[in-house]
Parts: sequence; C-alpha cells; structure tokens
Amino acid sequence: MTVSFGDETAAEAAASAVGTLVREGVPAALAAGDASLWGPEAADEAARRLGWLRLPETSRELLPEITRLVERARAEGLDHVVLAGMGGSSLAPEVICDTADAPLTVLDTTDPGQVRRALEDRLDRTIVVVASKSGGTVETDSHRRIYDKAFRDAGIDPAGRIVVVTDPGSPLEAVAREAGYPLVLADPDVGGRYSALSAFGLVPSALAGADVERLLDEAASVRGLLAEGEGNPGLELGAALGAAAAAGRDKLILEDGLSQINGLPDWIEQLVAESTGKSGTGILPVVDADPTGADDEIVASIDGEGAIEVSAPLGAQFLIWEYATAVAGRMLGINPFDQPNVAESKENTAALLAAGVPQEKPVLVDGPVEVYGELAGPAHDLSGVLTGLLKAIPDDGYLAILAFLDRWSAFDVPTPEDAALDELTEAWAAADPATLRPLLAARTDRPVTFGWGPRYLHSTGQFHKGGPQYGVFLQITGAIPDGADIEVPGKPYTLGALQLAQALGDFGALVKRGRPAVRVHLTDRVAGVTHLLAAARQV
Ligand SMILES: O=P(O)(O)OC[C@H]1O[C@H](O)[C@H](O)[C@@H](O)[C@@H]1O
Repeated sequence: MTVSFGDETAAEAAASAVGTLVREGVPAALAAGDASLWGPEAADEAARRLGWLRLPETSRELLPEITRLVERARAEGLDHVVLAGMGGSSLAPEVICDTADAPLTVLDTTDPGQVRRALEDRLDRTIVVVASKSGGTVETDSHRRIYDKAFRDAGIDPAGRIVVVTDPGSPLEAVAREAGYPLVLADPDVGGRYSALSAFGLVPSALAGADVERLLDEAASVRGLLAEGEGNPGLELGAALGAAAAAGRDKLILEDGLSQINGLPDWIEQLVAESTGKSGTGILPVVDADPTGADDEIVASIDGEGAIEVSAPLGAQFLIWEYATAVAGRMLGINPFDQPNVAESKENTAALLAAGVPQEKPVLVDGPVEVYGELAGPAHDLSGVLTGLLKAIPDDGYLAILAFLDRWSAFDVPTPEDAALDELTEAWAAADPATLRPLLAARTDRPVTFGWGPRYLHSTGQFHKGGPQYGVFLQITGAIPDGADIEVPGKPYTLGALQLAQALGDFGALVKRGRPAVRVHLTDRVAGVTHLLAAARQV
C-alpha cells in the first residue's frame, strides 16, 4: 500500500503539505474522528459523517446476516442480482463486483429501455437489492415499485425477492417493514459516498458473489496507518490532491489501465467531485481520458504510472481515497461531507413533473437530432453547434457531455455471428454515445468528461453547479418509442417522463448559472447517435 510520485513538482508540493498537516495534528485527529477539522460550520455534520473510519471493524458485525442472505438466495437459485441504487448506493458495488468478476446488474438509471432490459432478464431468478441511505431517492423508489409489481404480476412474492438496505428511520425502512422485505440497516454516521465498506457496499456485492470479508481485511490493513505522520498513504494522497488544487492543478485525470481493479475511477469521481466541488472551488475528476499535458491537470494512477501513483488492494483503496478526500477538503476550506447543490436539480425535476414538461421549439433540427439552447442559435448544423460549444470552453474550463440515454444500448447493434472481437468493439463504439467523448476531446485541449444521466446528478452534478463556474455542457436526451415507456406504479408519471424532467431540471440549473449549455434530443435514438458522432468528426 503506497502512494508514490512520478512528478517532482507534485512530490514536493505534497511533502510540504504533509509537513503542515502533521504540524497541525491532522492525521491523528482525523484518525480519531475529530469533527472540528473542517471548521465550526461543518462540525455538526462532520460529527455524523466520520463513521467510515470505523467500518473495517464495525462492518464485520454484518457478516453473519449477509451470509444468511447469500445462502438463502443460493438455495433458492436466485442468481441474477439487480442493484437499484444511485450514487453512493451503487458505485462501490459496481467496482467491487467488476473486480471480483461477480455479475451484478446495476440500475442507476431512469431510462425505460435500460430498466426493461433488466426486468426481462431472468425475472424468475432475480433478487433485487434496493439501496438508499435517505430512503427518499426518486429513481430507487421507482425501481422498487416497478420490480414489486413485476414480481406480483409473475406470481412471485416480492417479499422473497427484494432486499432493502437503508438508514434506520428512513421512509424506506418503513416501506420495507410494511412490505415484509428483508432489511439491512446501515450505519447512519456514514455519508453515501463514503459508504463503500458499509452495508451499501457489502450486501449487494456479497449476493453477487464477491468476497466482502477480504475487502474488510484489505481496508483494516491500512487503517492503522491513518493516524501516522509518515508512511500514511491517505495523508500523502490527500496532501497531494489538496496542494495540486491550490496550485491550480484542479483537473484530476484518473487512470486505471494497468490495474487489476476494474472501474475505480467512477467511484473516485463521485467521492472527489461531490465532496470538493462547492463554494466555487473543487477538484474535477476526469475519467477515461488521456492526459493533455495542460498546466492545470494532474494524473493519478491506480497501480500504474502518473504524477500520483496509488497502489493498494481495493478495500484499502476505498479507505485511502476517503481519507485523502477529507484531507483535501480541509485544505480547500470546504465541508467534504455535504452536497449543497444537488437538491436544486431535484426540485426543478419535481416541479416539472408536477406542472408537465413545457413544449419548446428546437432552435435547430439536423436530421434525427433536435437542438435546444440559446448557445446553439447562430449555428447552421450539428457540427456548427459542437464547434460553438468547444469554442465556449474557458481557458481553464471543461466540457461535460451528459447523456440521459440507455447506457448499454450500443450492445444491441446487430453484428455478424462470426465477428472477431475487434470488429465487435468497433461496431459497439460506433453505436455508443460515449464515443462522443474521445471524438470531442480530440478537437480541444481542454478536458472532456462524460456522464450518464441521471447517474451523474448524484456525482459530478454537484461539481458542475457548486464548483468553479468554468464548465460547458452538452446534454443528450432521446425519444422513447411508442409502447416502450414504463409506468411507475402508484405515481402519476412514467420513467420516460421522469428521465426527461431530470434532464430539463438540471439543464435549468446550469443555465440559471449562466453556463453555456446545449441540449440535443435524438428523435430516433440509433440514427441520432450515428448522426451525432458523424457531426463530431466534422468539427
Ligand atoms: O443513498 P441515497 O440516499 O438514495 O442517495 C443517493 C445519492 O443521492 C444524492 O444525490 C447524493 O448527492 C449522493 O451523495 C447519494 O449517493
């Protein structure tokens, strides 16, 4: 378990920051759970948010209960594990299961196509973990309602198929008790994005087949170092991140190409973006991107080479990054445990759902793509719109592509049966909205990020609205074919209506801040993606 440096400037800045932090007594105070480290305004919240430091020990108490759930699911032949949870309630299990090669279907979407794909997959052998700390997250509540009904319609008792993970006293706890769903209560002193080693990380991962006790062992092996001033990987990483950001290197390129751990950057993205991106400051995580060599970026590599190199097994990585984020938060002068700007888009969404989505006229229609947003005004076609967006990025800014689409639809593209892997990869990439990221990144020297909506709303969404105001936004929405939408039982809206209201709700919050933003709406999703990628190639 080491943090090392491949860049002298980063190493020197980190060493000097470690010196200051040690003089201030930070490592011992943080390891002991001192809630005063982020100033008086953050102290009350911090006092209820430092439970993650204890999880390598306290989560062991959950293991017998988890083992019972796993044994029961195995005995009943339930081998399709679905996790309904947003942000901190699903990002860690996704990494844990990808790394352990344990199949897990993560539902952190309101896309009707993506939800239908999960519903149509082995319902008779499905067990659903409904995970929400607050117990009030609309996406997760919708998934629970949809699965509950689907099980009933199939003559299956949902009480045998839905497992709830939530905080004590949440509305979801009451729902679970009423419905008779098995319930695992999580530690309420752990915030969502710090909950990887809590019931939120462990229950779905164990059901999917991952060895969660090993994760706790890995985390425990670093826990003892966290009070130290020397040889403390969390302190070194936090000092490096905080010092780099203070020196203007606030774009954090996350690389994991050489690592055996799959997908950790997506988890780090939420932790760092939501914890630091507020009060006009913050560190912008950039995932899946090559470094550009710009002065404001710093590369952190998981088990590989970069300015900052973090080598540790997965359980320890979780704890090291959490501790580092708390340290960097102190250096940035913010409260790393709140998310003050997440609620605004949610409120906009609720208002749009109640009042109905307003009918707007597109400023431009280019084939199967409608374009909305004032910035698009002067452009004559889609590549003109994209050019305008790239030009609008400030010298220290970034472009964020935000796609409210089905994350897996590219895999539906027809391919010849005997296609070789590279042919398949090429065909999938040509149908994948995420391909827009590298295409546009090749046309600017500024970072380009990509987020699936509404998933990103629980992650980088906080940074977009609360962090430094230098982002430019390209939002993508898509039409839902007739008959493909899904009703949310007991609610007056469909998933498709919720998805569009979420997109528009966040768009409104970005525009209100004066950020350059364009929404492109694909009236035919498949043709629209092809058209969009072609337009990006012409920029
Ligand atoms: O677990 P839940 O309460 O459903 O919350 C899920 C997510 O919701 C919010 O958007 C928070 O900003 C995230 O930090 C959190 O992880």
